[in-house]
Amino acid sequence: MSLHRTRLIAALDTPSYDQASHWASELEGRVDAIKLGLEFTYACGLDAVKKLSARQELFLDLKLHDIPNTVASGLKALTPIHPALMTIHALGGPEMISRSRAVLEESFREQAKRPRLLAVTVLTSMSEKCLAEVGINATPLEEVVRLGRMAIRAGADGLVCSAHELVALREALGDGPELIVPGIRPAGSSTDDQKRIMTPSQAAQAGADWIVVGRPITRAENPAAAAQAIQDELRAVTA
Ligand SMILES: O=c1ccn([C@@H]2O[C@H](COP(=O)(O)O)[C@@H](O)[C@H]2O)c(=O)[nH]1
Repeated sequence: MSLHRTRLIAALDTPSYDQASHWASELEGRVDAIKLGLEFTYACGLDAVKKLSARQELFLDLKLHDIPNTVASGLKALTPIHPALMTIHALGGPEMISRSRAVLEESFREQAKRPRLLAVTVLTSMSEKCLAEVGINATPLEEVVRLGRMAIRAGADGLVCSAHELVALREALGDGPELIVPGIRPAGSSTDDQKRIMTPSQAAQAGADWIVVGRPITRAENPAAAAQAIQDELRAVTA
């Protein structure tokens, strides 16, 4: 039994403002936050991101990855949107991460209002074979823990990882870092392009702070019911 409540983020991946807005309204009160990423932001623009997130907590998942100055300046330009959570790639290295953290701290006098900086470790769509294909000869678990240690030391508030790495990350880093987990598939749903997956209840039991669920909600016949079923599954773990 666990007292930790795992919260649910719905990934609204679509190029259509109307579609995302419809999902956001349907899911209001059923999810704990919405995630907008590359597809929505490139198609609809930052004003649309701000408008859509006016009523719900926002995870802005743009996974910035560039030289430290460019990433820090990019994050600064995004601060008027005021997301709760923002992502950069851990592979950008410690200077990129520490400068990103510094720019967020400078931009928000009240630290409680500062967006939390998340470092993406190894994408949940990557397997050990895929890591080898990009020249990384380690298991996803080894690589996530290695990148996770570096990213938290450099100033990230939390990490994006798969549910398979949660226990090892908690052992390595303690309870401090916020752990955000995509690659979630309710039992029986299509895996799509995800490789390192778990069900909502398995991820909650392993200690996820947040799970991110996209297609199993947005492609469901009834997205609100799909989100509610996931919340019920999460609540059963903490009951
Ligand atoms: O490692 C990562 C990092 C981010 N994501 C994002 O989460 C959602 C997952 O969507 P599903 O439809 O539930 O697969 C998506 O927006 C990704 O960009 C991830 O999957 N893995």
